[in-house]
Amino acid sequence: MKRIDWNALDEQGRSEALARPVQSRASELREGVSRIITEVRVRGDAALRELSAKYDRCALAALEVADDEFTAAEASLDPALKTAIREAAGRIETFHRAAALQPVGVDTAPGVRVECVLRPIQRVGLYVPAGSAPLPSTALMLGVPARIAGCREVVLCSPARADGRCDAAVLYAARLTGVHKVFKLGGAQAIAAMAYGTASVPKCDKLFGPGNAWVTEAKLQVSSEPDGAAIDMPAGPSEVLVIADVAANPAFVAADLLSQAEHGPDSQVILLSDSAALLDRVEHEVERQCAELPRAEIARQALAQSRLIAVASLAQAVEVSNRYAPEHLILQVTVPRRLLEGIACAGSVFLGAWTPESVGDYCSGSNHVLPTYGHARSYSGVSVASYQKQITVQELSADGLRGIGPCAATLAAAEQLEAHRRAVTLRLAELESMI
Ligand SMILES: NC(=O)c1ccc[n+]([C@@H]2O[C@H](COP(=O)([O-])OP(=O)(O)OC[C@H]3O[C@@H](n4cnc5c(N)ncnc54)[C@H](O)[C@@H]3O)[C@@H](O)[C@H]2O)c1
Ligand SMILES: N[C@H](CO)Cc1c[nH]c[nH+]1
Ligand SMILES: [Zn+2]
Repeated sequence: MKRIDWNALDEQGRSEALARPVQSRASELREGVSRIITEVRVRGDAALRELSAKYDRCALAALEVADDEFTAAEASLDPALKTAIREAAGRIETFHRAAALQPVGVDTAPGVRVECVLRPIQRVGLYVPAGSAPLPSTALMLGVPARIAGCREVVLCSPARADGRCDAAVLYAARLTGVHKVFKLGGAQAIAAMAYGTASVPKCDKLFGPGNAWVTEAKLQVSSEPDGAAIDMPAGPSEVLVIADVAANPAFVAADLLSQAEHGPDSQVILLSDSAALLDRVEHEVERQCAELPRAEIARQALAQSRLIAVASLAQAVEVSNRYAPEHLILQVTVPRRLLEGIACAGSVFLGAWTPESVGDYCSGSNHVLPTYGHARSYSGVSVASYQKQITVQELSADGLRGIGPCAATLAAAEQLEAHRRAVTLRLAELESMI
């Protein structure tokens, strides 16, 4: 990890210190994804089979997972894993139900009722990554809020292995959350299939879920086409920023950094501390712990684009963190809640020594599908609201219109929209004549 002194940097140096790993093949990636999307739009299922053979090295007969495959998947799983999946699903459900929006109704003036009602998005498409590691936890994070929202049809895509099967735990988690159809599809082709529909895959209104650069680029492309699909957010390579003070446990901090570094070579992890001694200890611990990891090679590549940054104070650490807008922010400081108030931009925050980021990934109950790459400045993580539309409703009595009609008429006149004005004044005149 590169060691940096924040206060020795000029403005450009600071921007470089917080730069995400450059998507250096950006134009190549854009064009490659665009070609895949066109292939799927034009040739549908045939293209999906060819692309799966090319990128996932699997020969698919049926694209959809059949009932007996779900049954076999469930039977093959360790009972302890099934229990953990159900336990996690229960807590995710508890939190997401509690955090769900409620319908609202208010009288904004006598006789003027304004409401907000919630309606589920009808057909949604979920993407569960499985390239480098299958993520059944992501199936829970996406499937549970979709079920709470009441979406009519929930479709899920996850890449198949070379034997043409999806990961058994992903299938178990998908079925547990009530997903209606699962397809053995990955990458940009899965996103294209759900956005535009094929003979096998239903066209979805909105797509959800994280993924690698191809998946994220495909989501961005289909969301910019009028006949494509809406998306939850750009959720790309995982990242974490830790703020730690001198009292933090260096082994805990190192483990948290490595937990996100092991996701992929394009992950990025950052430590900010006002203590040079803590930075030294964590640097040493990261080396020591990394060597023991099965995914050490992947983590090392992520660490090569990661940073240990010395700051003057914890207040400055908060400023730097807000500027970076991390997907995950861990506050391993003596009184973490004291810093929380200053946090303006982060996907999810983890307070104190006993809150590893991994619990948010799996089972505290919060959602792990979160904005990356600085998008936490303007996006939030997935929630029940992500699967809903908020529709406003208004109803006026005659007295209500008498009361607020003149206001509307004045504004319409100022905007020189005569038909708008008359829609009000006509009624006001009618009310006058009825007296
Ligand atoms: N931000 C979040 O909330 C969040 C949550 C979980 C995971 N993640 C991230 O999701 C990502 C998962 O990535 P992954 O690769 O393991 O799985 P993935 O399922 O996203 O990608 C695998 C697919 O990529 C496609 N692909 C691979 N190489 C390709 C190529 N050269 N050209 C075209 N397509 C190609 C293949 O079709 C394959 O099916 C990781 O970066 C992880 O950090 C993010
Ligand atoms: N940390 C990932 C989100 O960036 C989510 C995840 C799933 N499994 C393990 N981790
Ligand atoms: Zn993770």
